[in-house]
Amino acid sequence: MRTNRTKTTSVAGGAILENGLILCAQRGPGRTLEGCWEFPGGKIKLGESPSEALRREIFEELDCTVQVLEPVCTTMYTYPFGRIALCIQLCRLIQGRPQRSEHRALRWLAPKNLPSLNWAPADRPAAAILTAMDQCFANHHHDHQ
Ligand SMILES: Nc1nc2c([nH]c(=O)n2[C@H]2C[C@H](O)[C@@H](COP(=O)(O)OP(=O)(O)OP(=O)(O)O)O2)c(=O)[nH]1
Repeated sequence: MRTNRTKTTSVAGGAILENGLILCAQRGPGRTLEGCWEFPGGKIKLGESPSEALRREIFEELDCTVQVLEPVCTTMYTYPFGRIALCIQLCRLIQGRPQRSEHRALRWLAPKNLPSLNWAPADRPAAAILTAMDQCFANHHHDHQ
């Protein structure tokens, strides 16, 4: 298959925050970036906003519903298979619990521990920002209780 190196694929990822912890997901077998950690989500379809895409993808992949709270960052990254624009947004669960289906593993981590995982390269800036914002999430938790 011919790869098109100039096209940018837009991807939405959700940093789901609960009780001060963030949900991390490990990409499953047979997928690009197998074994790397990511924020659950997926490709944004034509006509969708990043938030709409995120709610849809998280419902499809994890069988739960999230509310999108605020953007964390957007990064551009060029992989050997193509360029992506990755939009990471902070979310919270409003219905259901994340159910693992296509991921190899799901893990809840304190923001300060995010750098301990082998993140997909495009996710590293978001993981670093979330780590730096650790103290804000402690406050955020209290706001919602
Ligand atoms: N969902 C998600 N994808 C990410 C993240 N970071 C990152 O580099 N990606 C990449 C992996 C994929 O190439 C693309 C998202 O596609 P996807 O999650 O819909 O994956 P997919 O299985 O449909 O795609 P593929 O393996 O068939 O390429 O963006 C992330 O945090 N979340």
